[in-house]
Amino acid sequence: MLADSSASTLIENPRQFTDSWNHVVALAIGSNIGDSCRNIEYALRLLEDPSSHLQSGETGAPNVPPHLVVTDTSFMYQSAPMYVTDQPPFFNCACIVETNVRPLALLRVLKGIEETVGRVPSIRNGPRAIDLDIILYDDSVLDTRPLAERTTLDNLHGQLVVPHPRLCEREFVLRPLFDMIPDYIHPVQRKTIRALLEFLPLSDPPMERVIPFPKYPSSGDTSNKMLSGVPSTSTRWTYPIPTQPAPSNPKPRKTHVMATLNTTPDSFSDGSDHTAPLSAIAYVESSVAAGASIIDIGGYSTKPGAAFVSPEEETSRVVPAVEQIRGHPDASARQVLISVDTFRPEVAKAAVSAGANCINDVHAFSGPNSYPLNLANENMTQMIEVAKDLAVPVVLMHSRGDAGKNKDYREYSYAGENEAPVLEGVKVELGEKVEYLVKHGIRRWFVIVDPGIGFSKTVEGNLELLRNAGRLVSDAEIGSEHLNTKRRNPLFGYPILIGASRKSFLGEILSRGENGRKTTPKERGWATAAAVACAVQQKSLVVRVHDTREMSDVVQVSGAIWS
Ligand SMILES: Nc1ncnc2c1ncn2[C@@H]1O[C@H](COP(=O)(O)OP(=O)(O)OP(=O)(O)O)[C@@H](O)[C@H]1O
Ligand SMILES: Nc1nc2c(c(=O)[nH]1)N=C(CO)CN2
Repeated sequence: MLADSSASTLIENPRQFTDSWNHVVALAIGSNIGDSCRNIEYALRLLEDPSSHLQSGETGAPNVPPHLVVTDTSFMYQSAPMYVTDQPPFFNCACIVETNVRPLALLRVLKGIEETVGRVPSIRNGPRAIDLDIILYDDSVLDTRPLAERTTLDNLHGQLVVPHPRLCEREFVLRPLFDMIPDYIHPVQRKTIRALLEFLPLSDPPMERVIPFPKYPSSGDTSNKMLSGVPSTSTRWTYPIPTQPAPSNPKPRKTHVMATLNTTPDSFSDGSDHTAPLSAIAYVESSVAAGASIIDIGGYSTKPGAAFVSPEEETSRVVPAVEQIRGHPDASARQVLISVDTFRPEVAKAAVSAGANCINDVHAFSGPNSYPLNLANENMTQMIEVAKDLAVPVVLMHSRGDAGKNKDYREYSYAGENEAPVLEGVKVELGEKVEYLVKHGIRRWFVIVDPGIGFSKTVEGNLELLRNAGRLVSDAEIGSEHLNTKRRNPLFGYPILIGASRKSFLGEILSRGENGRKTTPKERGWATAAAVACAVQQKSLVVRVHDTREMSDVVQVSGAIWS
């Protein structure tokens, strides 16, 4: 197993490698030609079907079919080309797989996939559609080269060396590994991945994280053809790696504005303002003109006590709005990113197929009835299937069923004054879902986390979350020393979305004190501005708002102050 590297052995002839059926392997993936993010997704899908690139019997025992499961993925990175610098930037990531395929057979699988995805011979370290390397294989130390030829790295062709012989000099491999297995000890160097990464000088320009958004609908223009079911890329967002020291010449940090389009007659904040198609389109046009990066379309209000809406009704509200945007005569409106705000797999599927590029789920896939949490419920399984199949980014929000209930976080009071209990509760509870999803097929690079302002939190709880939003994803450990539950923050490093716009906790604050006044949601624009400024200061990647023109201004000025 990868986690325990105490028993490394040098295996000179990996053909004899038959000791176990369940090997744990780390693979590195890179691409800098064509639609790189699509190439990477395509390679991962081929990888999970190794039989298509293997002869029978190559698993190590007769009559045992090869199997390979991707059990973890890193974030996706953009990195400056190393070695041959005169080529486009690379997209790099890594994954952990569990497999019964032996090392040399696995190398053959990877070479076959490289060819299928479109890799053609090029100069050494030159541009490529896809590159798949075996970085670690259990704790094994493998080298197929004759002893006399192990003094150089110029003779690797057709051979296998594991751990990958250039691992320790490559930030573009160590950093993705650090996302998944920071404490793995390199079986030769006897250092953790964390230590190896710390030892490396940081690349210049620094690596950045990437969120690729796929292009839907997938029919239409020829540049947008599906590649064996894998969508092409519409847009990529990049953002700085949170824990990296600021470079000497930093790029301004961008906070994306998500415009909220409710196609519900009973939404809490804008009622039925946008149920009429013309008003919805006017809102989209003005939001795009104001600089919104993404339009979030919802067809089922999440406010406490909202009327039940059937999946068919929800779909019939959302899909026409998506289609209208995608059919808009103006290119900037037609091409804007769209997320669908739903917890239902069938609605998500219909909306993305019609043109949405992202799923925004207030229940983080676990469905409206899963508090206390039941991870392997039907909603979760189906949402994973839809999101994985469509290869879309997902906003995963913390909630506890009904937004107005379950506000007690005392079980996390062990976190004490320094780590407030609501913040700790969100890390633990949302973290559990996020970890489960990433282990069950949702790529880490697609996940945006949302603390769920206004969902099952008191006013003070919401404020605690807002003012500490950055700590939600910090590298400080979670859990209690006393209860022996200390561990890495499962939300470490994820990008954040904050949705505080017009919410009732703002109204409650405005009603306090001598000059307090009652407000309707639409009268909370200035209050929202304060929360948005805080979200920017806390380095959120996205703010979900209603008043896009005004909040874009707030984002721009707070960004200039704090980025
Ligand atoms: N751990 C390993 N993973 C992948 N290939 C390996 C490994 N060890 C040795 N090789 C050999 O390296 C050769 C070159 O691989 P490839 O064409 O991917 O090179 P590259 O991408 O230019 O360099 P690198 O693999 O260092 O990123 C392959 O023929 C393969 O047999
Ligand atoms: N940044 C970056 N540089 C590279 C990469 C890569 O994946 N990323 N791969 C190479 C050959 O495998 C050569 N150089």
